[in-house]
Amino acid sequence: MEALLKHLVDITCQRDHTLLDSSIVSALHELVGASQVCVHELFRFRDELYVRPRVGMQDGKIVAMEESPDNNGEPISRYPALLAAIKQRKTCMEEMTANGDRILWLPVWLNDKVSTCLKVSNPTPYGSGTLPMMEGILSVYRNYQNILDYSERDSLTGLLNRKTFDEKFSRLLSANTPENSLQNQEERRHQPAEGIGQWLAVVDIDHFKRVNDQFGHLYGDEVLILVANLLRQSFRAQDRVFRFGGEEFVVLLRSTTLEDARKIFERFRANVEQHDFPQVGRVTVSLGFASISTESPVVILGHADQALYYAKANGRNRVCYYDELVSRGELHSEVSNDTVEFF
Ligand SMILES: Nc1nc2c(ncn2[C@@H]2O[C@H](COP(=O)(O)OP(=O)(O)OP(=O)(O)O)[C@@H](O)[C@H]2O)c(=O)[nH]1
Repeated sequence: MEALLKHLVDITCQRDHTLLDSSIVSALHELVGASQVCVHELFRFRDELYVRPRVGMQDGKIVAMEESPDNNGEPISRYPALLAAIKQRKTCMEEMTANGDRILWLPVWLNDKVSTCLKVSNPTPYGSGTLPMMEGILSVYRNYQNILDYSERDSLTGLLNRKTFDEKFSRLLSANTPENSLQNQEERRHQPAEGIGQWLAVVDIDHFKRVNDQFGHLYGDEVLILVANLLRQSFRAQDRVFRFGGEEFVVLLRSTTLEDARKIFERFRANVEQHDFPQVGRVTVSLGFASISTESPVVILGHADQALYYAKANGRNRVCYYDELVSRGELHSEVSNDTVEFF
């Protein structure tokens, strides 16, 4: 009882999704005696449901996998027991592996939707009171996750908000240091993938004030929601999309070459241009992007922002890359005063 209360206090004092996930892994590992516990994220990508680990256990330690650049997820069809649980709207599905391990899949349902699932592995059967206890702990976890979601997301578009960007970007930068990067650990074992990098883009809707002035704020809001949807559809699950404020969005693009980053951003720009916005008609966006280097967040954001302002000043509805503008002499490599306002 004392241990259970300690874990419940631990779960409900977290202020961040990763720490919340770590606390549920720790609770189930210790209270149930599970040999492995992993929190999985379920997400839709191009009309297919995918699964990827978010926080799990390695060598007895709890580790966050979310920021690992190669954690792209797998189609849910690779997990038949989990798929069956979701199709049957179950909160628990047991599976026996070939080596006799018991796996419990525990989807976390919220308003008929499931975006998180726990996988609990154990070689021995559970006692009669264990499953109800797990379900009780999961209910507390689900309610708390809901509260955290509310504080991390923008209420209009549902995208991650500016506060979350500040936290996630700092974490991504520290995960990118040579000693911490999972990708670099991999690269030490294999040959590094040539030219692979991380990219930050700032996206701004062109002449958005005119949309509000001409059609009213309700239509302006609808344009923001539709652009947010196009952003969600245009990037992969391991990329991150934020509403930065007003009609400005930020994208973190993971593990791709400069050439591909340019193509992906260009494809998004074209998706917006080709989209038919009800009543409003045609809307375009400008995008500036920069490489996520070892520089500080202020400097990286400043680079992307300078490229965005160049795009705005030179025709709009275009994608501009900071380093290229600098090498062509169109921009100077210094942090503008505008940039400093970001933090
Ligand atoms: N409807 C709506 N409008 C918003 C929201 N947040 C900011 N805006 C409006 O967005 C507009 C931004 O206008 P500007 O910064 O002048 O930029 P712009 O008209 O997009 O022009 P360029 O960026 O230079 O292409 C302002 O009219 C804001 O009132 C919002 O949540 N909803």
